[in-house]
Amino acid sequence: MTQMRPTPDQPLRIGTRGSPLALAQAYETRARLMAAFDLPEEAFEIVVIKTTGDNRAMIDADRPLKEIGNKGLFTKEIEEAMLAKEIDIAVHSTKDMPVAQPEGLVIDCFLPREDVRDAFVSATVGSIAELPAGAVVGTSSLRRKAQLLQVRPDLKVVEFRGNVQTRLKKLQDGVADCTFLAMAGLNRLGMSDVAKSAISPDEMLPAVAQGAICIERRADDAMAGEMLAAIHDATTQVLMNAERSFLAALDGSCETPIAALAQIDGDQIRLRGEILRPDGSERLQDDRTAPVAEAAALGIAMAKDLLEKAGPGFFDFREE
Ligand SMILES: NCc1[nH]cc(CCC(=O)O)c1CC(=O)O
Repeated sequence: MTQMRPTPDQPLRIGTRGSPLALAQAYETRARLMAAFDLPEEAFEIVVIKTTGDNRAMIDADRPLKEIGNKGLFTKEIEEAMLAKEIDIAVHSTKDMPVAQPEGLVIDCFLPREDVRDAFVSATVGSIAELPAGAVVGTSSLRRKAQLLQVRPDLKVVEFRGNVQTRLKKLQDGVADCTFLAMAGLNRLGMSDVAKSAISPDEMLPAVAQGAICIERRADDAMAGEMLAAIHDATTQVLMNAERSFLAALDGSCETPIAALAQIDGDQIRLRGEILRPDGSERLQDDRTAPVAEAAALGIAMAKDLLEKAGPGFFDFREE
């Protein structure tokens, strides 16, 4: 079998968004591929693609993303470029990805998962418990908002969008008393010291797929498929099977507060999941274990039971 590999003349083109975190994730992917195939950096080309999400974010920085669109907003242009063969692979935060891919594209490569926890970030206090009554929290995550209001209905939540750097600047400017970021993103940016504390999943269950990088490719691109197989992490795949099937069965978009975390223990997989009313007034939780081979079925069964408990209208916004 002839092993086709990229060369400086015909590099493997890696598509990514242009934020510092997206670039860090693209560089990590490139480094893993270089190491796995003993290739020079020049055998890869990083192609930065501007997405609808990025453009709208600039035009309309204060409008909640949930009003503009949902998952897919940051990936459409990247996927179009891949189908047009302008790029070969695309590096994504799995957390931001729809569960199903467009015709002709597949996600069958996950990198080893980073820290799954949320970070508490504040200039003035050290943890959620220390926040004074009525403190202002900056977040645009419906999940984090609902989880916080569930335990601290006194808190005031303000919209906090943009990349990690933008949000930290807002915090510095005193727009909010604290914010929350994924530990994984801070670690990948070499900025973990920004976190005042990492929040236990018992206190704040992370988003589905938090901390996991996935790599998308054309389904018929054998060379990309072969190369990505060499850096794929099968354990992370199993975790994603459980969490993402849970999300899919809940029909989760960015518009619904959903959290889930799978963990493997020997040949068993434990899945914790929760759904919340957007105003945090109600939270439904589940926690169960199954054989690793049944990861996807576990997620689907949990979603079904939680939806049944929730009844219709659970995710609807209430007048405040
Ligand atoms: N929605 C934005 C987003 N998508 C992925 C990450 C962090 C990295 C990850 O969770 O893998 C972030 C920022 C954040 O939540 O702080």
